[in-house]
Amino acid sequence: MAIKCIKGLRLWRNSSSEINDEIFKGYRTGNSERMNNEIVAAYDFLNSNNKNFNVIVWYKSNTNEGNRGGANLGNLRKENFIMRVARSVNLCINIQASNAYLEFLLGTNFKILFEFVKEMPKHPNMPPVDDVISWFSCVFFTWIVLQLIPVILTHLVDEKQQNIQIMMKMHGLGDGPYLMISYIFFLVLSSPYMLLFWASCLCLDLGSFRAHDYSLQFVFFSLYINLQISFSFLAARMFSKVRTTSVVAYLIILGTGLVGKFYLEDKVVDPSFPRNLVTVMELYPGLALYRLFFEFSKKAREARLSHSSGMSWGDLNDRSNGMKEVLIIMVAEWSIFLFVSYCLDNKSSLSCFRRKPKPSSQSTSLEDFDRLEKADVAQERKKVEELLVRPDKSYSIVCNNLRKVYPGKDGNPRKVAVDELSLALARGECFGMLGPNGAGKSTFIKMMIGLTRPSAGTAFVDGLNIQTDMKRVYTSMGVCPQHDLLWELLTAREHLLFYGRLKNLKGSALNRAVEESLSSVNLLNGGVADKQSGKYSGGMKRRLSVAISLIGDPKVVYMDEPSTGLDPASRNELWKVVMRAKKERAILLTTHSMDEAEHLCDRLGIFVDGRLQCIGNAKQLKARYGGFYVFTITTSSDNEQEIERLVRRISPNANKTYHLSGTQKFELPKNEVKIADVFEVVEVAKSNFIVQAWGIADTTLEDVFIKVACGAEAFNVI
Ligand SMILES: Nc1ncnc2c1ncn2[C@@H]1O[C@H](COP(=O)(O)OP(=O)(O)OP(=O)(O)O)[C@@H](O)[C@H]1O
Repeated sequence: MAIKCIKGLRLWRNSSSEINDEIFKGYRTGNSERMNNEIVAAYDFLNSNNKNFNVIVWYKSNTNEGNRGGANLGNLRKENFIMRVARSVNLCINIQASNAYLEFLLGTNFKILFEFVKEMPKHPNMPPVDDVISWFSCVFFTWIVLQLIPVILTHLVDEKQQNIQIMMKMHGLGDGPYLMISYIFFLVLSSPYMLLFWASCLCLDLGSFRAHDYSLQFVFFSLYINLQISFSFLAARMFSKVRTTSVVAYLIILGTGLVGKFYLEDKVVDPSFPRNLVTVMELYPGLALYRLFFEFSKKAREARLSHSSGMSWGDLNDRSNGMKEVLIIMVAEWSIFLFVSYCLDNKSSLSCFRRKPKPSSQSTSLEDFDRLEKADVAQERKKVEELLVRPDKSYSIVCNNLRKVYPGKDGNPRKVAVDELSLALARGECFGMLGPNGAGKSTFIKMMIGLTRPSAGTAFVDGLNIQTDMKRVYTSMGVCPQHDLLWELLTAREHLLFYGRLKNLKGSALNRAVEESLSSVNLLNGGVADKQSGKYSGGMKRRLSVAISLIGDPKVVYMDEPSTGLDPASRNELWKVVMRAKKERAILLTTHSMDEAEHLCDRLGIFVDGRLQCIGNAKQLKARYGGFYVFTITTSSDNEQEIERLVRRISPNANKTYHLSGTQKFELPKNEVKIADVFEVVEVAKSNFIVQAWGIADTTLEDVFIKVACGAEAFNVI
């Protein structure tokens, strides 16, 4: 029977069978050409020895039905095909068939004269439906390993979003140790995952893993998880929201598998595609991983067909498998990504403080301030000026014209949150910053603790400039932020142990400090200290935040509304803690509770619209801004005018602040009224008509606050 071999896609013609030119129709030329050449070589060899034979190219036969070969042999039915093979075949060019199966089909007399072990070129449009799992295995493997990326990324972005990272830095954790701790944490997380994945694949007897040298696989997989962690460190810098991060990460995972399958894989097997471009694609770690799985599975298949061993270290020298490039890429990128992440971290925390403060375009001269500001605020500014010229170590905090302007966003104008604030706090002093919502108190604290950079001006903490030495400032600083920054899974004790260690406490000193701290904020009893903080009530979290701010003996402590959400008993306990703590350090706290301010603070400042409106101790402020008694009296509505007449008789400058249904409230200047005069007015009134109730009170801090705040706001509106 004559056999013609025709170059190109026509391999041979067997006139007596349905096997015809169509057999390779649709296969890509590149691979078909290569295969064709080999078949032609086989044909030539046999032709020179035996003139009368048929050639059957039979591939993918270790599944018995519906295989790729069957599908492409047109209308040839399996039984016919086997019969024909059994009767007339002289040569079987075996592609992907196991010998055992050939023997089963063709009998033991059949001899494989030529074994063709190259992979069959793939049909571009028709993947083998019955073999999807093995066809898609590299994609599955890639997807499984890449699952670690969203876990690491969201964790890192979450710490950034919740400011936990900056909180740790505020308590003295350097960039290097932070990177190292996080790295080890993710390595501990990734290693068992990867081991489990690998072990499962081995247990399932997947050839892609079983066939190869285990030490080689171990090195590649270990390297990859390290690369994945350092890649995530770098990638996390591009995100600020956890939700966006996880959506993007999962899309990238999905895309990586598909790009690997439908693009990279084709380019890898296509000899006409430049190798350098394949290497460039593999610079993305996900595709390097895909290439790794692809080469493993390819080599495993070859090993199975040729009964040879799988991938070993020696195969790294085989340029065609690209494993050496993948190895080099993994090692290089792992170290480069880590280094760049460290440098960027370092740069961002430094640059935010190294930047020269811009001179404020609206900066006001000292003389202008003298004119515009109240005497107490102007005096504080002068004190700061003097301290800048002649530094005094007894002052822990010196703020000089600190200013923060938030840029306009979404059509809103820019916001001057803190405006040229000058303030000096001595050691042992607790300074209370009062102000209505949005006055700029938190912004001021954020600048002092390094959460946001000042737009102008600077501050010195124990002589260290926050613009240039913030890292050193962190080592002597404690912070209780407005919103608790805690790890839900750690207990109170673990939090304190961690932050205590950051403050260089060790051994028994650390344990003692933690116990004292827990007991001072009432978290020791009933085993609460060893419960996860995620299960704490709001008040307990607040107390833990205060304890964290005080552990390790910081020289300066910032507390942003420390007693918010506390019940009265806990609040009293907290006050005791702060009272004890303030003896050796400067404490700056913001609060909306006048009781708290009066109880804890040696000096108070009322802050409105970013500016300090007044400063002094509670007594001075009351005397200065509240030099009046508050007289309240309730009669029938008909007698309101008579009461007002009596009041004006003893105090012509009395200020009626309130009246409703016979109840009136007057502010009586202390310099023109004696309390005895008020009693006299009440007696006269009682003799003429019924007085239902009356009272006289000294000015409270709240009165001062309302007066100053309203006055300043009215002034600003004008
Ligand atoms: N990131 C920001 N971008 C733009 N404006 C901001 C930003 N943060 C705060 N502000 C604005 O700056 C002003 C001061 O805010 P800040 O939070 O410092 O006030 P606060 O006195 O602490 O208020 P509260 O007592 O309610 O905590 C507010 O008007 C606020 O809207």
